[in-house]
Amino acid sequence: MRADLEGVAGVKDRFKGPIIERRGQVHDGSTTDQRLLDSRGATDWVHTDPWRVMRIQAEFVEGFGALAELGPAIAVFGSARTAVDNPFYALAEEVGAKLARAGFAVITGGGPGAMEAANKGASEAGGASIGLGIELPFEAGLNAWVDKGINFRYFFARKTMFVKYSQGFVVLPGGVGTLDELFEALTLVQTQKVTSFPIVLLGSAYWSGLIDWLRDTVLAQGKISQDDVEMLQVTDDVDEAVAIMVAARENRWPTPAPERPE
Ligand SMILES: C/C(=C\CNc1ncnc2c1ncn2[C@@H]1O[C@H](COP(=O)(O)O)[C@@H](O)[C@H]1O)CO
Repeated sequence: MRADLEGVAGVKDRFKGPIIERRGQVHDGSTTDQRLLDSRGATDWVHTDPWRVMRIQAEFVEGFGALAELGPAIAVFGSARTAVDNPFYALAEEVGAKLARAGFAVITGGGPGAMEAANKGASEAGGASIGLGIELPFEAGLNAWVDKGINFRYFFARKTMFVKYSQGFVVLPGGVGTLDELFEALTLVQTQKVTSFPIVLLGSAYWSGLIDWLRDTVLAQGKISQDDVEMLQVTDDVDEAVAIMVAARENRWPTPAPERPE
């Protein structure tokens, strides 16, 4: 590639990518390509914010590309610490399987515990078992039952994927991570950023304290409305949880009526 060409009136046109320099503006005889390929030296720029912006964009591009054709999906959340012999492991497995049989892809955080159980249920039932993992300092990697996984660096990019590609959330007992996911969903429904988005809490004994506090303190002191409390549907019955998701799907995409009724 030529860095300079004879331009009009015998003046040298010097090209720097899309920039042309002439006369007193010419400072450097190299091309953009040369500067890219020849550049060496300090590497600290890879840790700067503009470069991070590129990586953040890349996470969105990768996520949207990987999940665009997923079809109807439900996110299942729950504790990373739920042990294999805990009854909630079996419940998460059952919910994964039944959601898959109802035609939903199952999306989890791709980690251990309740996430692994839901992925296992979905995968063994022949459904789409998706894991949206997160890079953590003590990361264990995606669980063995994730059939399609993406590992995110950034929580906020990962959270966008859960909401964009799920039609509802099933939430099993969990800690800070699960509560964060639950309250993010509640905020998005309350502010109508998402519509027709059921949130089911599985495990009434575990969740009753939270529901009572929301009703007796938060609602009683006017910080939320009755509608907000009613966004949360609590059950111990996996079939009921799945039925709520199926009903919301039918509400969202009713079976198309025949074009010309008989
Ligand atoms: C704690 C351990 C591993 C953590 N690994 C995780 N991998 C993927 N996603 C995770 C992980 N930990 C939390 N999450 C997300 O939060 C929810 C669970 O958090 P909780 O605090 O355990 O309730 C879960 O839904 C994930 O999306 C090693 O045991």
